[in-house]
Amino acid sequence: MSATATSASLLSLARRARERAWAPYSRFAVGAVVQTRDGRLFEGCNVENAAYGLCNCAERTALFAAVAAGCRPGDFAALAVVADTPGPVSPCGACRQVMAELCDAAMPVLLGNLGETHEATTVGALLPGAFRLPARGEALAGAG
Ligand SMILES: O=c1ccn([C@H]2C[C@H](O)[C@@H](CO)O2)c(=O)[nH]1
Ligand SMILES: [Zn+2]
Repeated sequence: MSATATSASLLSLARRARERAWAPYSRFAVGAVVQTRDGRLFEGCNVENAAYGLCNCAERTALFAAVAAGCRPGDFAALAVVADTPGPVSPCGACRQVMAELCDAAMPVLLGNLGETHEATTVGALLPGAFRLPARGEALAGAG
């Protein structure tokens, strides 16, 4: 399958996942799909709550579903996200940090909307200088 066909199908799966969003507070529905290197697909939508701080974005729903199914860093190949935005949707900082932990910096991220518009970027471009814990020995030395 060509790269273009893969991108188009990931964006269309993300649009389908978006229809399952639970977003009664913001009324802003988002859909995502993450593809693993071995070809599995995990879809996600945003899930809101009356306690607003508990709202979970579509991107994290998809990535957490994959982790819950046993996926680990190194297993992910691509992520697509869509929302009803004029241009490509822009993932929030929390999702960028989660992507940075679970996905390779070079992993493609497709950002789309409900139309033809989309942009291809990477996890590393979305969050340069992502926070990471120091190696265990360094953390212990720093704690003195
Ligand atoms: O990239 C994004 C941006 C926002 N949201 C969700 C969070 C919240 O439910 C709603 C409004 O911010 O959209 C996502 O799922 N992904
Ligand atoms: Zn987010």
